[in-house]
Amino acid sequence: MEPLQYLTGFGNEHATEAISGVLPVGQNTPQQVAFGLYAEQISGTAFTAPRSENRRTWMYRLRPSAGHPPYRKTEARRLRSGPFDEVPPPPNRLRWDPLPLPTDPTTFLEGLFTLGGNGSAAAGDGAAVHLYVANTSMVDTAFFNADGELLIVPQQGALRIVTEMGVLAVPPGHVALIPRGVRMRVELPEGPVRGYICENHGAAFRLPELGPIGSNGLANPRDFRAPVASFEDVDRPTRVVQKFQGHLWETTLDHSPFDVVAWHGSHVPYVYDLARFNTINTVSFDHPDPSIFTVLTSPSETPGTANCDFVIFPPRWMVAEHTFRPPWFHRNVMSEMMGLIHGVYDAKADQFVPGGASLHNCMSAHGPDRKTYEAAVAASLGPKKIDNTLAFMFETRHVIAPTRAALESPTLQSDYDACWGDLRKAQLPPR
Ligand SMILES: O=C(O)Cc1cc(O)ccc1O
Ligand SMILES: [Fe+2]
Repeated sequence: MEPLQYLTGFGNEHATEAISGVLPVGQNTPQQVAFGLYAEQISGTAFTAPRSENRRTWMYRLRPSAGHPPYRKTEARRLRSGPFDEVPPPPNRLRWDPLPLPTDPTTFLEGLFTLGGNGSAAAGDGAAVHLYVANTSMVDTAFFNADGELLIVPQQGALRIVTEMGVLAVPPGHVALIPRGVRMRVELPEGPVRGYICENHGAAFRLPELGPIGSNGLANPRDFRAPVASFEDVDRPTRVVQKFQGHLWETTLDHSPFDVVAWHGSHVPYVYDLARFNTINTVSFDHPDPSIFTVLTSPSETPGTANCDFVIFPPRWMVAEHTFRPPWFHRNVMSEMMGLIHGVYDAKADQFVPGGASLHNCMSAHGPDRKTYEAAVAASLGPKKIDNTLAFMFETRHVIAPTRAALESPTLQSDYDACWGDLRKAQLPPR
């Protein structure tokens, strides 16, 4: 992919212009903007949200977004939205193999498949988990999500994401965060793609507090990159598709909506290389809660209880002494949807494969599979690098209800429970 320029720093008040001198100085809406460009604000938070929460961007564009014909409802294919009540959510542990790559021409937008979710866009709460598979770039088509922001996690194949604010290169191992309402066009410069998406209806993702960790560590703000302004001066019919209250709607413009010549603000897309994550873990004993690996969090009104956390399991040294090192057996009030970008996850020796997914909902018992357990209790505990792997988890406070299609998918594994079968009973001394 071509090297792109970026602005750095999560949550910064960025400013960028593709033609110098376009950004107004000292004000947002001068009587006349340079070259007759239109000033337009996009608000990602209420006007009156506290400064620390407030996200908005001023764009200076060839035409205002308001000039469009009515939207007509269009087909959502395999995309679903809250409320997720198609089927009663089963309490069972679920695991899926990867979706096959499409054989017919399929764009990112057409290749969305909703695994499940909670809450709803209408309530401004919860999150949905989608998979995507695609083999064709979107052409003369733009998409935006009025229902929430999108955290995109490529598993196979690079994405080139054209947005109103500029272009992001997003290969596997990186994630993209596309704010609510921002138009995007997803191109596939290197062939077919597959990945995961967390659609967040709650408070926008931000970096977690660091508490006693201090002022550095985990995902550092400077490693988040926003695009520089770049625009298309294209007068060609362009479909604009939006997700609004769970449905897809489309209209046609007579021009490209990627016509923002300059912008400044904080409601901006980011790309983040997960290899930049500064992983912190025990250097003494015991396996910490996985919250130590939180990259981004969408908080709820309840302190410490996330609407959704994005957590990764990156390469790292394991040095814990006299400790069962893999993830422990547990039951969790929070619900856990996991994916694997590459390699092997340290709790699952078999059948959790890159591009696959697992779901361990509220209070469902899970943990290392039998093979992992037996190897870990027998292992000699020198320093050991867990390498060549990258798994992640979307962890949310509400149950993730699978869609009917997810439960009926041929990719759903029928024998997942068996990985915890035959765990040997503990042997008590004779009494
Ligand atoms: O269930 C899982 O595999 C995710 C997970 C990982 C970990 O290291 C500790 C707890 C946990 O839920
Ligand atoms: Fe877990």
